[in-house]
Parts: sequence; structure tokens; C-alpha cells
Amino acid sequence: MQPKDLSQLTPFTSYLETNNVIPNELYTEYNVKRGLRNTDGTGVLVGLTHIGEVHGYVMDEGVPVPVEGRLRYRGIDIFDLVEGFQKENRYGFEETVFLLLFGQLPTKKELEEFSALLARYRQLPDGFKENIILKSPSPNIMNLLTREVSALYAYDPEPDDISVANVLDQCLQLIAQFPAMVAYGYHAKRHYYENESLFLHHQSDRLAHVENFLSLLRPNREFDPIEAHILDLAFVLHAEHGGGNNSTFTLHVVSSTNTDTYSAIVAALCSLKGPRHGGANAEVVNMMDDVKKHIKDWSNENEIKDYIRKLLNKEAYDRRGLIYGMGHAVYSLSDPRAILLKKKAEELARYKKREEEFHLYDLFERFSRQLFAEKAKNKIICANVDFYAGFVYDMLGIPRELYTPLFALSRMAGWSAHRLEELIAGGRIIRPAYKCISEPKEYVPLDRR
Ligand SMILES: CC(=O)SCCNC(=O)CCNC(=O)[C@H](O)C(C)(C)COP(=O)(O)OP(=O)(O)OC[C@H]1O[C@@H](n2cnc3c(N)ncnc32)[C@H](O)[C@@H]1OP(=O)(O)O
Ligand SMILES: O=C([O-])CC(=O)C(=O)O
Repeated sequence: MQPKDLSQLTPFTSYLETNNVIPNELYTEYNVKRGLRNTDGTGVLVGLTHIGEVHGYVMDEGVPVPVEGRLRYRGIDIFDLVEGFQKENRYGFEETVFLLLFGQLPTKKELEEFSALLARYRQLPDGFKENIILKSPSPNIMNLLTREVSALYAYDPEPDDISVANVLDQCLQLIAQFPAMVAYGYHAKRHYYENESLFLHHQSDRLAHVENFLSLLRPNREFDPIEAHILDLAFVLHAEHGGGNNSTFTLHVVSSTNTDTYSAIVAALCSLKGPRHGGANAEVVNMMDDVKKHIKDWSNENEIKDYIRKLLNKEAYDRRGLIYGMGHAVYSLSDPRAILLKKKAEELARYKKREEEFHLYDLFERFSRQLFAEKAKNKIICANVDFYAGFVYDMLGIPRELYTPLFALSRMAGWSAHRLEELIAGGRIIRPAYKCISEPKEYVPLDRR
């Protein structure tokens, strides 16, 4: 493809830049909660949910005080949930999906039956692989996923039926089919854009969700149990994050119009792709590549600190001043998901003999907190779920273009629970207000302008 010539748009872009400025003071004057945030940085309360609780500060006389992060799925602490299935050396994703959707833990029998049901939902409709994935691949798997989900509408005999049973059927189908949509989309991309050989393994309904994904991804279908358990943990940790995260909130907004499930999920996917949200997991690894390129000695603390200072001063990496994988809209001292993933990243790094790299991530995380606090007058940021996720995926040999799609594959569980909750309990179209700050102007006829 030829690079685009945008020079013909220069006069229009200068109109855009001059006619769209909104002075900061106006937000205060009109009491507008910019970014749906209160002036102290906390989120404006816009909804109620049973599904996920994200907690990162306590209010003390009207002032938010940082505390260790807490995440609960349907009331159950994420540390307890993870410990529960890890202690029994079993996978946790199917159990988590059941919990998020139905609001209670499954019995042993329910879990077995539900896992088998999800596995039966796994098969893509006849012709979908050939007509949707292979005929029109994309260099970006998130972009492809939105098209795949949108295309499923045409394969559904009742796409617009928003009754609870039908939406549940659509959600279970999407949760179960995401691994194949991601893996096949990736193989098509490699074949058509990178001239690699094409293989599309058939799915097996005897494998667990995570095993099915790994077996579809790898040429020899093989994986080691340690790898499958760590990836399953990543799926569980990415499955849900309350109603206020950008993609889930988008899903609530779109679902509140009573549109179909496929449209609502496409909207959530588009939100998740952004590098300030789910796209951050790939950005972290790209940023860390740049760190490794510019730092000669990975254990030299001064070199690491110099790089982070440059990053914050917009002199390094993408020059946006952001440290990817650090900071969170709710968490302050810690993101529990990052704690759990970091522990597994360390174990995996030992197993894969990449301890030196783990150590670099660890130092980078520590100094990022410290230098950000110095620069931002003691404001605290912590590593978020994305900081160690990409490193874990890289150690599992998962290609970088799949990091954000894997987030989507996991979050499909939470989005499903929230869509059903919005349809059952919402009942009102979400429609906030915007104040127009343009002065009234007269229409001037063309020959007098
Ligand atoms: C799964 C997820 O979506 S987790 C988040 C993934 N995203 C990232 O890792 C990208 C890097 N992090 C960020 O961009 C931010 O921390 C976000 C988007 C996650 C949260 O943003 P906010 O809620 O606005 O952050 P918060 O209110 O705590 O801090 C605001 C200030 O700190 C700055 N800040 C926050 N995080 C960072 C960071 N990682 N690097 C540099 N500056 C940061 C903001 O730019 C902002 O500065 P300003 O007031 O001068 O504009
Ligand atoms: O809660 C947020 O704003 C972002 C986040 O961590 C998630 O969606 O997992």
C-alpha cells in the first residue's frame, strides 16, 4: 500500500485545531466532570452492578486515600478465587465464566456440565472460516475480531431478539468461539500478509477453553501443562473489571439502546483496542524492547532511571510521556491482578531461563513508581494488569499481535455478564448531557464571507 498524502488536508486541519479548543477553566465554570471524573480523580458514580467490584482508595473527610487494590467477582475476592482453583490444580476460566454470568459458584456437577456446554458452543457456523476469516483477513487481529463478530449477526436466525435466553445463547457462543476466531484470524494474517504456510487445526470439544486455544495456535498442537495453567490464570484475571472500565461502560451505553448483542460486543472491542486500555499490553512489550535497546546493562539502576525520566519528559519511546502498564483510574497502591501475574511471571521466567529480563521488569516497575511520584508531587501509580501480561505471553511464545485479542477473549465473559445485567436491570437509555459553548452566529450568505 502507498503511504497516504495528507498535505491536501492542511487547511482543514488548521480549522480543526483552532475551532475545537475548549479552555480548561470552562470545565470548572460549568461543573463538567471531564472524562466522567470528579475533581479529586475519582470516577463519577453512573451505575450499579452485582458483577465486579474494583476498589483502590478510601474516602477520608472527602479526600481519597490510597489503599491496596481489591477486586471481587460477584463478591468473591480474586485472590481467593485464584487460590481455590490453583490449589486443586485445575483450570479456572470456565468456573469464572459461570460465576460472572450466573452470580454464584457452580457445584462440581454444574461446572462439568457447563464446561461441556461451552465446548459444544465452540464450533463456528458452516462456511464462516472460509467466507469471513480467509476471504477477508486483516493485518490487525482486533480489527478482524470486530468484523468476525459483526458477521456472526448474519449467521444467527434470531440476531435482534434481546430476550434473556437468546442473549445468553449469543454470549455463550461468543465466549466459546473467540479462541478459534483469534487463532484462525492470526493464521490467515500470517499466510496472506507474511507469506507463511497456512494451517487451521480442527477444534476439539474434549479440551478445556485454554487448551483449545493453545492447540489451535501451535503448529504441532502441543503445550505444556505449566503454560496452559498460566494462560488460564491470565484469562481469569482479564475476565472482568466492574462496569466503569472503558470497554464495559461502552457496552452498557450501547446495550442501553436495545441493540443486538453483536453490535454491543463490536463497540466494546473497539474501545478495548486503545493503547490506554487493553492495547497497553502490547505497548508495554514494545516499550520494553526500546528499553532493552537503549540500556546496556539491564541491572544498572541509574541507566534504567535515566530512561524512565526521558519517557516521562516525552523524550523516549513514543514521546507521549506515558509509561505503559503503569497507572490506573481506580487502583492506587496496587492492582491485585498485577500482583498475581507478577508472581507467575517470576516462576515462568525461572522455568524459561529469562530471570534477567524479569529482574529488568521488576526494577523498571519500582523506579517508575518512584520517579512518577517525584515528578507528579507524590501522586502514586502502580503496575496494572498489563505490565506483566505481555512478558508472560512472550514467554509462552504467543505472538504480540494477539496480546490485546487475548484480553478480548477473556473479557468476553465480563462483557456478557454486563450486557445481560443491563438488559435485565438497566431499562433506561444512557444519555448524559453536553453543554454547547459556541456563541450563536448568523448564517452569512456565500458571496459575503
Ligand atoms: C486494562 C487497563 O485498561 S489498565 C490501563 C492500561 N493503560 C496503560 O497502562 C497506559 C498507561 N497508563 C495510563 O495512561 C493511565 O494511567 C490510565 C489511562 C490507565 C489512567 O489514567 P487516569 O485515570 O487519567 O490517571 P490518573 O487520574 O491516575 O492520573 C492522571 C495524571 O497522571 C498521568 N499518568 C497516569 N498514568 C501515567 C503513566 N503511566 N505514565 C505517565 N503519566 C501517567 C496522566 O497523564 C495524568 O496527567 P495530567 O494530570 O498531567 O494529565
Ligand atoms: O478498570 C479500568 O479502567 C481498566 C482495567 O483495568 C480493565 O478494564 O481491566
